[in-house]
Amino acid sequence: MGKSMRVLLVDDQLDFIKGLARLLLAELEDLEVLTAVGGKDALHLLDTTEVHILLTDLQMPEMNGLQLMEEVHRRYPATKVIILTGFGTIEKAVQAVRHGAFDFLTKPVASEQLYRTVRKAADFIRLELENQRLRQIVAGGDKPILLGESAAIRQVRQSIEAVAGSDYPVLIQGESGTGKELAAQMVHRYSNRIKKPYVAVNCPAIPDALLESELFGHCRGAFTGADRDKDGLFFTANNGTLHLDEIGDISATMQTKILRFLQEGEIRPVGSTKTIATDVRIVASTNRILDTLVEQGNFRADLFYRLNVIAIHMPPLRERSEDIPLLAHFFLEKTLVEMKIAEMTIEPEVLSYLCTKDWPGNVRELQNTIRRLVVFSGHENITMASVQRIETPGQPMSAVTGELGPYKSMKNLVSDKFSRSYIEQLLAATSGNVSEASRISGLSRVAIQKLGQRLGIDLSRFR
Ligand SMILES: Nc1ncnc2c1ncn2[C@@H]1O[C@H](COP(=O)(O)OP(=O)(O)OP(=O)(O)O)[C@@H](O)[C@H]1O
Repeated sequence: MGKSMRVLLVDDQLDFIKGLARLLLAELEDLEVLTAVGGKDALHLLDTTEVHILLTDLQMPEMNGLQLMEEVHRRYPATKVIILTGFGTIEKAVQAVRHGAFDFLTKPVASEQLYRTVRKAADFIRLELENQRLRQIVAGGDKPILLGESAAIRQVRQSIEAVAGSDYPVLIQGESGTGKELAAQMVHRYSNRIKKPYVAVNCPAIPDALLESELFGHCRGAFTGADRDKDGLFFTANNGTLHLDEIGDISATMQTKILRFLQEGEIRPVGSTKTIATDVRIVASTNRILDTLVEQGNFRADLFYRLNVIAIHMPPLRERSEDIPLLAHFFLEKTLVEMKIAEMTIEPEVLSYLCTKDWPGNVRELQNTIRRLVVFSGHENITMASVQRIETPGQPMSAVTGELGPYKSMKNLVSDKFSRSYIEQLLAATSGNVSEASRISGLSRVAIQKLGQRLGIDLSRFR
């Protein structure tokens, strides 16, 4: 059952609760079972011991099950109460559920029913605890954390912690949306450079002609329009970390200049004759397979070897689907904060369904899906009906659900569908050549990159 749960059984007949305790212990691992004879005894025990689930008989002398439940809810609101009731008093048990009991069981208790109900309560508590933890993370601000409990993501976290202390370059490879940017931020955060700048550059987003001056700075008069000296990002990141994102897409000239920095630790602003020593830790990342680019002659082998001193591979989401429920809850909490919605949950079937999907756009695509699900669920819980709402292609929402969502959300949904299909066709037609795609579409290279990113389209898939 995962995390250990403590259950307290309360009845006025000691033999009966002893029997129940034996049943529970025989079937459910990770369960600690305590017993109390009557309500007063139970409250006394609760004073000193945290109990997750309380199973109480309804009819007891002195303090009945309902009174006990009320008192427990008042003092320990997180404890789930299950009511045990004889056949003649089901009405009362139903009433108890209306007043906040988690569930009820009828006597004589069928063992399967008992296991199912206790398991359900334990799962529910775990979910609540998990949500609480995620809320704290979300409220904790912008600290980058690569969430996930799969062996693959744990390995990534361990590698990051192990390499963060050194000054060697780090190369992070992985498909689009797998968390490379987040991993780069973590490398910085765990390093001794934490108090110094972290600067990230999306290399292909800056036109080739400007990238050199952007990174290394320039002197006044270095080119038309350079009317004053300008520091580059290497300078800004001095003593800190410079994250070169999409390094696989930089030109041969820029590859040479970055190699020179890695070899000599110096930069030379455009138009200057002097070099400047800088202490910058490079974290490079790419969604392209760099050794293939090297084999094809499109990436300098010597730069690749320099960068590849420490390599981190970000696993695609489809290879660690066990992380999906946790990530889904995390993004749900984040979206609720963004949209100022108090409470909303995802039904277990939806989580199971999300685990079966391929996620070509990886974690970013999952995040976008959760956002859409929240929008299209109104303020209701996310169910399979919500999934159908966002997944039925080409149909107006009203035809799918008989309901209308907010105009803006509906319009965005249709517009996203169009953009996705357009960008995918464009990239397929140009074999992922962003410059060519930019020429045909009239969109800037940056706009194409950004659209792809937002819609969870992995541009490298088309190359
Ligand atoms: N393990 C994770 N835990 C929490 N959030 C994650 C995780 N992985 C990714 N994310 C989130 O998913 C989104 C995409 O991640 P990120 O930008 O780091 O991916 P990327 O690999 O750099 O993508 P690209 O190659 O397209 O730039 C971000 O909002 C990021 O915070």
